[in-house]
Amino acid sequence: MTLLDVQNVTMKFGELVANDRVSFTVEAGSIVGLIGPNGAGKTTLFNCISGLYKPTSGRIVFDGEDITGLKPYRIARKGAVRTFQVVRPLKDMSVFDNVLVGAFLRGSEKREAFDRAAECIRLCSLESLQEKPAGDLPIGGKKRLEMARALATRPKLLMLDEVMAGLTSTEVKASVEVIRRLQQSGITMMIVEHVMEGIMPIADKIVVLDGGVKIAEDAPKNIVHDARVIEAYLGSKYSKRYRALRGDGPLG
Ligand SMILES: Nc1ncnc2c1ncn2[C@@H]1O[C@H](COP(=O)(O)OP(=O)(O)OP(=O)(O)O)[C@@H](O)[C@H]1O
Repeated sequence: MTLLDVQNVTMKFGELVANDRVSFTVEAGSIVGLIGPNGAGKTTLFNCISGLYKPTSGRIVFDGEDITGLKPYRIARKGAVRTFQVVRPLKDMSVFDNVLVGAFLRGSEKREAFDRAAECIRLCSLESLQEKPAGDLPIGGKKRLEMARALATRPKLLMLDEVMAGLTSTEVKASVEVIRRLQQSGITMMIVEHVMEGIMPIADKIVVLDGGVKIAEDAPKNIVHDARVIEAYLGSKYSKRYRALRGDGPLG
């Protein structure tokens, strides 16, 4: 079943075309990676889907409903929720309370919200950090907290914006683990990411943007062989390394 259907979305800022007739679908239960060079239009597309921007033209259908141009809070209530590149937790509040805020946003009863927060803390491997003030977390913990807060609102589609940027390779592995766990719990995800070692092993499909245009849409094992994607973004070094390491399988 298709959960998200992006149809010919164009987003212009004056003369600049940040997204140029972009179309793709996200199947329920899958993980779709959105990659491409800086300025390719990935965040703009997330902003269009989550309602921060109203696309200049095109349609976005989520869970069978046209959500094009709806306000972000209405889209979030329908179950499409995003995280931000710049993490902004409530710094003086504990990690647990930060997640609890997310759970209450969904209008849960007190008991239900506490249970939900505890479940999200567990899913995001934050148990040992839950009493700490959010501002004291290392960057990897902050990124997982951002995921837990979004998760607490019970999304159907979770859009993760660069949750692996700036992490050590151990932290990347921890995030990959968390994302796999979320998928097993039934959450569909769209992930904007520059860390290929993080996204390639877990994505069912990769969509590649370059200069606002979708230049490829395929399984990771095919994307790494795509000459256009190698030229625009991956580089031959990564592609060769990938093939040397795993042949046709994903890295990781
Ligand atoms: N609010 C805005 N007003 C004007 N131009 C914008 C705005 N937001 C984005 N842009 C422009 O749109 C283009 C796409 O930017 P966007 O941030 O979507 O790219 P990106 O693929 O997410 O890049 P990165 O990987 O660096 O985060 C860029 O040229 C950017 O300068």
